[in-house]
Amino acid sequence: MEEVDHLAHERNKAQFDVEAMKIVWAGSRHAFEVSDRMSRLVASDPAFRKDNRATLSRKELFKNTLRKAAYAWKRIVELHLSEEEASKLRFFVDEPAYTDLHWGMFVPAIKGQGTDEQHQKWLTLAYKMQIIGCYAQTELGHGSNVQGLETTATFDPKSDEFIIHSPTLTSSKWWPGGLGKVSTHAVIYARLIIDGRDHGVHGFIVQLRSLDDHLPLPGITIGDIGMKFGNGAYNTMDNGVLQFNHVRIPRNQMLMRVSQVTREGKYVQSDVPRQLVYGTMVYVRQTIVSDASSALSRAVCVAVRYSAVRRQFGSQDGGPETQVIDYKTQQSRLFPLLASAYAFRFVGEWLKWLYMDVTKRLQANEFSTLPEAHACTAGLKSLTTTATADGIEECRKLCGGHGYLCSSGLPELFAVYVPACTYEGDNTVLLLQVARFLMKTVSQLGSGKQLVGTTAYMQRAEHLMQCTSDVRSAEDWLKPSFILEAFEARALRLAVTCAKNISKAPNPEEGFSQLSPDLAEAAVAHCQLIVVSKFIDKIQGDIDGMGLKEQLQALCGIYALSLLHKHLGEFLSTGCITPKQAALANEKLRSLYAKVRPNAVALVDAFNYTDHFLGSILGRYDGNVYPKLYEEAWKDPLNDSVVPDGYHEYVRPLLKQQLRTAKL
Ligand SMILES: CCC/C=C/C(=O)SCCNC(=O)CCNC(=O)[C@H](O)C(C)(C)COP(=O)([O-])OP(=O)([O-])OC[C@H]1O[C@@H](n2cnc3c(N)ncnc32)[C@H](O)[C@@H]1OP(=O)([O-])[O-]
Ligand SMILES: Cc1cc2nc3c(=O)[nH]c(=O)nc-3n(C[C@H](O)[C@H](O)[C@H](O)COP(=O)(O)OP(=O)(O)OC[C@H]3O[C@@H](n4cnc5c(N)ncnc54)[C@H](O)[C@@H]3O)c2cc1C
Repeated sequence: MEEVDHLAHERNKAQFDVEAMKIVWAGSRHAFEVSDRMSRLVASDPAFRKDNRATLSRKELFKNTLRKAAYAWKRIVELHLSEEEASKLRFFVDEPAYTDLHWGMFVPAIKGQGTDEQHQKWLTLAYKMQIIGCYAQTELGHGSNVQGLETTATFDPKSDEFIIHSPTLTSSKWWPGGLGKVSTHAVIYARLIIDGRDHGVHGFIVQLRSLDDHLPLPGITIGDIGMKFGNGAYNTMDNGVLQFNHVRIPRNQMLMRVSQVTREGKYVQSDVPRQLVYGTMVYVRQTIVSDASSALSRAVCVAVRYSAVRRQFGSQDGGPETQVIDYKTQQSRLFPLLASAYAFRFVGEWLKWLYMDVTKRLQANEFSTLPEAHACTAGLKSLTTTATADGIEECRKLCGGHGYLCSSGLPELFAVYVPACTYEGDNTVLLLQVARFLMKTVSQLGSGKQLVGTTAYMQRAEHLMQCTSDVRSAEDWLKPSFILEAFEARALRLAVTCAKNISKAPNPEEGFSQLSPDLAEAAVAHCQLIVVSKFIDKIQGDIDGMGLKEQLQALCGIYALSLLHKHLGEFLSTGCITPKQAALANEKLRSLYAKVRPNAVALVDAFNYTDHFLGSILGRYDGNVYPKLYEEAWKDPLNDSVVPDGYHEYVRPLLKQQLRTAKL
């Protein structure tokens, strides 16, 4: 039977080259080709089916994940996939699994903090999956405060070993993914104790389970921490608990790139900064920013397509009702999210570059850009995950009642995504890290120190502290220089106000603590400026393809001006813009929504998501929503029988009783 494209009329309206936009979204033709090939490979293989996750019990769900992960590895080996291809394949399998932590944290922790010898031994095993590892930092009592971890690694000079121990209940490792049921090894973070002296938190490679029968090694207690938020969702992951009872490991299993312990028990600090112990978190936070654009774009793709299919009210002379995407309120909620998905994609690309740049410099023992890399990864991780989690939930509401069905794909996406606001650093804790960096930078203003990177704008403090915007027409708000000046002035003024208020406190720490809500807002303003400026940089670079620049300019305008509208209080109270200019920004925003409207479906098609990956009936490429929703409902296990299990025990007696009462 010929397939009908119910969204064809929308696709025909597009004013740009969708195929060219797919390349821009992917980052390069090569990245597009890899991604396209891997997504089709997964979508066409029934072994990667995922539509039944919400109805499986935890045990069935988990076993199914183990099967998929093993099968994915088999395919990776059979097809000789490169690291890039393998990682894309896992991405499209779209199921949190122990492999995420093995490849995403265990391997990077050894790479970043291990010596060449340690690489040789451990990475060789890990690359072949002859050992499976996780990243065990967080404890029951402490997650955010890494310095507060309690697990100890005491050096025993007699045996040349460390003794790993959990001295208290609160020192139990708690949360690490892959730990609960699968990992054979872990990178453990513990306090290094030598001769009674505490040298702070360091990383150690510890074997947890036997490679023969998978039983925990002597002295190790280990298990899963239990069901998490949402059916299916993140419950495919075995987040675990782990206690050590004086477990011995050889000295050479301490990760020794940053500091070493000699055979004699001497602690030696290399000339690399101690903060490199936190390096894996910097790496992962950077990847989380790109992941945010993937998760948000996925939700937006569903909401845009469905908003074009769904009709409510407005029928004229018995004609069709209005597509809900044509309601201005729908556009004002949906299009800023569409724009954010693109914005996060481009800032993610830039952050990847920044991370690679800092890594190269570190290898050459050049550490000056590390604080900025930390501030950018922490701040952008916080900003993009908060916006994405909120955005997925907004997309669910944008789909009305049907968005609440698991078959819309949105409830599961939200449940899987929302812990990103907590893991790899609670989002507020991370904003306060950015705020510390900003306060340091503000304190250097006027000292003659050249400010570079994302704080370079502060160099123009004299101008930015007193300028008022020159915007005179709605059209002016499309000029990058006006947008940038407004965002720079707002960010700087918020930061400087915080610094002034801190200086009035009895001491800086007390001031920082009192001002922390304002500091978090200043950090958000700085991070939003980074996203806006990287979007502008992207558009000003080489972009080929019919109509692409116009669409991206419109989206960039929507991203910036919708933020301006949302945070209007800050822009007005800091005096960066006037109420009249705010009204002009709103006028421009409305016209940008109208510009994006005919292109909306094509702009989400450019994400190139298969129906398998989207996992949403509402977001189907062909827009054939109603027959498929109807069909799907009948597949629910509750519909296996006409009369439900439990009727005879619990419903019939009630009805009979009512019959008796009625007779009376
Ligand atoms: C798929 C999901 C998997 C999930 C996995 C996980 O969740 S894994 C678990 C994830 N867990 C978390 O994410 C836990 C979150 N918590 C943390 O990361 C830390 O405890 C902290 C950063 C909050 C505080 O750190 P602290 O107590 O050391 O105190 P402090 O603030 O005074 O900083 C001292 C100095 O270090 C600097 N600096 C700090 N971090 C970095 C860095 N990464 N790089 C470079 N530098 C960094 C900082 O700027 C400061 O520099 P200054 O001013 O002296 O020049
Ligand atoms: C799904 C999931 C997977 C995870 N995977 C791993 C893993 O693989 N490995 C691993 O080691 N860990 C993992 N974690 C743990 C995770 O990294 C921590 O939960 C996270 O760092 C937050 O720490 P916390 O739980 O201690 O939060 P808390 O610090 O207890 O936060 C509670 C509240 O206190 C606030 N707060 C805390 N400190 C401050 C402060 N200084 N100023 C102001 N407010 C503050 C926070 O904002 C938050 O509102 C995972 C967590 C989850 C949810």
